[in-house]
Amino acid sequence: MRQTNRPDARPRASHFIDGVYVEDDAGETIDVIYPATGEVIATVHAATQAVIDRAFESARAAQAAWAATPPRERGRVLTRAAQILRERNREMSILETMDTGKPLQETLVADATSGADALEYFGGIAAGLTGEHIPLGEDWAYTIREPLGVCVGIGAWNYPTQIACWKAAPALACGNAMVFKPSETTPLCTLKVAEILIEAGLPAGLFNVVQGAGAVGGALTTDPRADKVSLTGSVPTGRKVYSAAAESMKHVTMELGGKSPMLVFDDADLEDAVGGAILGNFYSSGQICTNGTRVFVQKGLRARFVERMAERMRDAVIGDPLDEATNFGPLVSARQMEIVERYLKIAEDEGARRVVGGERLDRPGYWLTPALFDGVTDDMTMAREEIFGPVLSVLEFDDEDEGIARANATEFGLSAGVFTRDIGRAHRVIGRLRAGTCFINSYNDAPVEMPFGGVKMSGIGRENAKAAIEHYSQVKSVYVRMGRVEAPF
Ligand SMILES: NC(=O)C1=CN([C@@H]2O[C@H](COP(=O)(O)OP(=O)(O)OC[C@H]3O[C@@H](n4cnc5c(N)ncnc54)[C@H](O)[C@@H]3O)[C@@H](O)[C@H]2O)C=CC1
Repeated sequence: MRQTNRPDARPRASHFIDGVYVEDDAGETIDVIYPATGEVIATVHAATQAVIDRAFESARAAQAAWAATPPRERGRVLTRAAQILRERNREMSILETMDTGKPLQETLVADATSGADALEYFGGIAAGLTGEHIPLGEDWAYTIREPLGVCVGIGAWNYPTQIACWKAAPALACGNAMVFKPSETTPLCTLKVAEILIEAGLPAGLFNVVQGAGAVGGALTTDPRADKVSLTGSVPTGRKVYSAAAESMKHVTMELGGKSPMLVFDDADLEDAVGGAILGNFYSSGQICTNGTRVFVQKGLRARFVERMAERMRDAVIGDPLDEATNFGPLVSARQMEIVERYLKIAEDEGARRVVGGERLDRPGYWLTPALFDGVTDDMTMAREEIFGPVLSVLEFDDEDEGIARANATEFGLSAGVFTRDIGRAHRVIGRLRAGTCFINSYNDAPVEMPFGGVKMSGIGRENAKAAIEHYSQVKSVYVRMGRVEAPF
């Protein structure tokens, strides 16, 4: 495979605390691996308790003054950070590609740009985050929207820049500080986000980055100096974090996994439905939480859908992720590739028909070709468990009621999509699907103006849009008596 020259990805130090890079070699060493080649491109150290202490102390110290800063000024800092992030989009995207292996073609449009959108959005609404006046006859009440304090953010490895910004932007707009731990698999980009926020004028201590795996995440979650934990990760981790946070009644946002359905009706536009399923299964090599990995196709269209999908999959350009012509990259790690390969084997053992793909490429790095399976049934493992890789399952259905019932028969509820030309059916079906983030004749759009999150095991709370404000602030109610106090004695 041809290799584009890569810049030096090594960060100045592992952590970013109180406005500066911080190192503590005593922490466990974490190698950062470029998924396209398997090479170690940087090394960071997991946070020690001393580093965690510094992060919380500086966050607590900075937060009170930030909460007292006029919201308009807080918003201005975020807007400026959005601008810088956009100006550095290419540099950030190259780093994100090296961190995750995702093709530059994707990172240029879906990572730092989405992070900038979030900073811009929450920067814009910061000044409008007010309480309300409640008339009570002669008396009245009012509410004050207050920050929570210090919020912990814990990220997954698939969208490191986006996840950091989606959490930091609403947290900071509401007057909180944040201590953020990126995934140990992708520790690089969040440090750049921290640098940019400082450059934009964010006071030191309000966005601190500490590195580490589950043990550090666990320490952050249970720390009494944290008021909230927002996790993007898998359901098993979500269970642990949610219950650990409950011990001290911390606020939580849980953005977890899914096994989302896509319903393609006979009357759908075939090209759009196939395109939606490509976006919902193969973008980011299938490593997207909202992916519509159970593609239910109505009986009359199934054969043509499978045929056309297989044809279009031949156009995947698999290669050097830093080459902008590449549109399909490697999986993020050896571990993720092994997980996906295990699911591929189970799929065949259980009788699913592999139409195309799912082959390991003979080259360094973590390469699997996108896989299409037909004849998948609801009881198969591949239709029940989140694979988090480029594996599309086609399931056949007869009518609307049956399709909806089968789509809902899962413990997850992150996303759902419907493809049909019948507008009445589109809204009717979406109304009955149990999922937090839905799509009609589209898939996987995530504009920051639209609330994002799941139901059932897929999560609690919402990111983005005005909905996120509820999860990064709390309401203080104040009753005001205008007359005398009448007491019984
Ligand atoms: N709903 C959403 O917005 C998204 C959900 N995801 C989900 O994330 C998963 C893939 O990402 P991974 O990084 O493999 O998930 P993961 O659950 O293994 O790790 C997520 C983060 O949690 C940390 N962590 C692990 N154990 C912890 C513990 N006991 N306490 C605190 N933190 C802990 C990890 O270090 C990492 O930073 C998939 O299930 C995917 O569906 C991924 C992206 C978006």
